[in-house]
Amino acid sequence: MGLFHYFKKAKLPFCLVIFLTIAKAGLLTLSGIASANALSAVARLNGRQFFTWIIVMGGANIFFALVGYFCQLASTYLRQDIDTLIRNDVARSLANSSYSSFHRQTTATYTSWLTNDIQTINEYGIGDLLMIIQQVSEIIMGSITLAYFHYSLLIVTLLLAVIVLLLPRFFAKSMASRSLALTRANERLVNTVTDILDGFNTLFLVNLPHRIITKIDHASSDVKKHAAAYTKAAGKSQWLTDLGSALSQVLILAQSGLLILLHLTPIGTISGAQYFAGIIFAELGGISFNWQEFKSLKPIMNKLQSIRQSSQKEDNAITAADSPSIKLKNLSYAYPEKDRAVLTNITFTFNAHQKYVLLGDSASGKSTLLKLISGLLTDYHGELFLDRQNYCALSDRQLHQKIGYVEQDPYIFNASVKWNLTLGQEVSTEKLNSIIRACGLASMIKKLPAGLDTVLDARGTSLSGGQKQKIAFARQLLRDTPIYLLDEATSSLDKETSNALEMLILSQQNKTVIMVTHHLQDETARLADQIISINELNNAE
Ligand SMILES: Nc1ncnc2c1ncn2[C@@H]1O[C@H](COP(=O)(O)OP(=O)(O)OP(=O)(O)O)[C@@H](O)[C@H]1O
Repeated sequence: MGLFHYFKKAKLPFCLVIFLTIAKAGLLTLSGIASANALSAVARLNGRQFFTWIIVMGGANIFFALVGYFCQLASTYLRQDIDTLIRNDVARSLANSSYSSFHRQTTATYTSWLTNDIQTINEYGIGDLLMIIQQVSEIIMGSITLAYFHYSLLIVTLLLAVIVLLLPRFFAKSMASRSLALTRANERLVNTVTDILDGFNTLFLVNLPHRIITKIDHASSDVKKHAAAYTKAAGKSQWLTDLGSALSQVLILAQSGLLILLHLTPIGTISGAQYFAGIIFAELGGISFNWQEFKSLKPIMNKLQSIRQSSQKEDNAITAADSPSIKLKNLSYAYPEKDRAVLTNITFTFNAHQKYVLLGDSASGKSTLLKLISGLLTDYHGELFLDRQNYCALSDRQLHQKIGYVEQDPYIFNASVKWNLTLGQEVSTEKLNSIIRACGLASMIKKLPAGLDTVLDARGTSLSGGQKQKIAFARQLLRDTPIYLLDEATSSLDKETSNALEMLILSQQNKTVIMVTHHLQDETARLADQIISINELNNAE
């Protein structure tokens, strides 16, 4: 799907811009004809005709300026509409992408797509296409007017036009590849800036904050190098077409002089031919360059659409039981960039309503197992079942209706406490308050300036690790899925609070819980139906 798809979607502003652009070209042509006719009238010493054409010319110029203003306004609306449509499509693709396809790129890369790339599309894509429409209108009207002066002028103009249009083709490939290289460099810059600024605290504490300057300088030089490479290719293309169009104008002027000397056209032709040949060849040069620039955006459009190819599965008619079991059959997993499998040949059933504690050394694969069960990682070997339903037949949405996952380091959004708890879902005040109390969040919220409506910083920088974990726990309790996966979900809390939260979940009869912990407390152990070691699972045949 190219940029034209978006022009079709923004039909109304697009048609308005085309109409105003053609009107502008018409007024410009009228002004040129009036000027040529005024010259011919003055050569014939006909004062009445001369002043009539001067008034026509003045009127055409006034309307040209007025229509130009409205055209500018309409094209701004059109550009913004198209930017919004493209952003909406990228956001939609991201929202529909699977965990692994989303994580193929960093969030900084997506930021670059949604900002830098859309700006490039706006500048080179929309801007160029609008220019091309203007140029085509002016060329068509200019050519008709040249034919009105003398048909031979049109024939020569058409021949020269073909040559001028073909010239930039020599640079088409290098412009496209360099434009893509430039957007990649912009992505690297955004990634570097995000990464180094996120690491400010670490660098500050080791007296190395100047690393920020060197890293950003390095990434900036990279962008500069690619911007220069693109401009070089674009500049060469522009130079060649400018040269072609300037020489063509000289030829047309010479031809019209010859026609006047042979008494084939009136004297005004010299001004008309100069004026219209100037417009036609300047615009032709512009068209071929703008067209190449417009085409060089194709790789960027393809890149923005690449997320779509890995969209998730549709929901199907299958429904699992209210409290399903989870079966692992010969399950193995290796991260794509690693040779050794983290999990090998695991066969195990987590029964409904049972409480499991999963233990194991650091890096033994506990989190990986939870990510597989929660459907985050999908490129595994073996089989996973929710009740009798194979995971392959279930959509992510269906899976997440049954399975809730609380991470060790949960994400806090730059939104109100309430939004962070409910994630924008409707929840009764009664339920919300009871979960806030159960998770020990009431006193923290009471101290905040606007209570539940207090806006938290992105990533929860103003919260302690424990407070973030309490919010994540409450978030999950509000979702209330039949299966809970807890990945060291209370590791930052004091013993008493951690114990209270674990009890809250483990004491619920109708919940299936798989809990990963490094600090198994006696109370938790007592409520667990089974304590499993990941090493035992891994070695099972
Ligand atoms: N996204 C990833 N890409 C590549 N390798 C990964 C990724 N995540 C984890 N690993 C690797 O997989 C192995 C298991 O990691 P995992 O996080 O599952 O261990 P864990 O048992 O949960 O560890 P811990 O108790 O320290 O949290 C580790 O060797 C780790 O380096």
